[in-house]
Amino acid sequence: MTLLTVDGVRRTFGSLVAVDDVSFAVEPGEIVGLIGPNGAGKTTTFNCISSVIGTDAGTVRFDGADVTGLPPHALARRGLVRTFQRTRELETLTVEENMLLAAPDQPGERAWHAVGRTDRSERREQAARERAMELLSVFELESMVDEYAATLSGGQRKLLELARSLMLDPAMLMLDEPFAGVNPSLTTELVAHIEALNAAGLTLLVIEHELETLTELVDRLVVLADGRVLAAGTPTEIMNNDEVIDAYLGG
Ligand SMILES: Nc1ncnc2c1ncn2[C@@H]1O[C@H](COP(=O)(O)OP(=O)(O)OP(=O)(O)O)[C@@H](O)[C@H]1O
Repeated sequence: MTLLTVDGVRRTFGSLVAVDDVSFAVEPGEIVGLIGPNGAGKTTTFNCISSVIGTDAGTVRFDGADVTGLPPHALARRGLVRTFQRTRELETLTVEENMLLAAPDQPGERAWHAVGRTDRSERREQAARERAMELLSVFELESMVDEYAATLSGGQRKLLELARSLMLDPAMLMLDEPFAGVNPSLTTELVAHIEALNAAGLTLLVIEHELETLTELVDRLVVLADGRVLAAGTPTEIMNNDEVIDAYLGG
């Protein structure tokens, strides 16, 4: 069964049609890239799928259910999680605190949470801490666990964002420009992490301008231009598509 189906999604801002009747699908286990020129509607499409903004028309189905308009936490509970172009880690929190904030049913630190606290919620918190440390060690951030997120490099923040999104145990991750501002060696590292996650069963939809890296990574590309789907296909098909070359890749 198709995992994600975007069907006829449209979003306007005043008279500007940012996303115009966009339809595409992602099958389980795929890595699909969403590409196109600046302003093509990639981020708006992500925002519509993840209900960061509303849609004017169209539907989004995930894992067999209509999830159009479901808020991000409800989508996350169903297994659909996204990251943002600018990382959103809280700089005044430590790396571990950032990870625990993402944990489902995070019990929180305020005093009143102690009221009526059960063994069960303590066990859940302990499990979240253990999972956070496991993920931080996968991403080689465990030595930074007590550092403030503000002290991380741009690349390390991208790794933290990825690690944090995995705290939600997604079936599908939507990554918005995961390689932007990341140096080449960390990009190679990120690609290897993404490939390993995919091999372990994670489905991915990735917005990225860094096409050389993206085309190596993805099974298929969906190309947006002026808010519409211009083409979809394998990287080889897309790189040889005359319309795509004219609109995006240049002569
Ligand atoms: N909140 C908003 N208000 C008004 N216009 C917006 C808003 N968000 C996006 N737009 C416009 O919608 C169009 C699509 O923008 P969007 O950010 O989705 O493109 P993009 O393909 O992600 O571009 P980029 O590659 O530069 O991130 C652009 O013309 C943009 O200016």
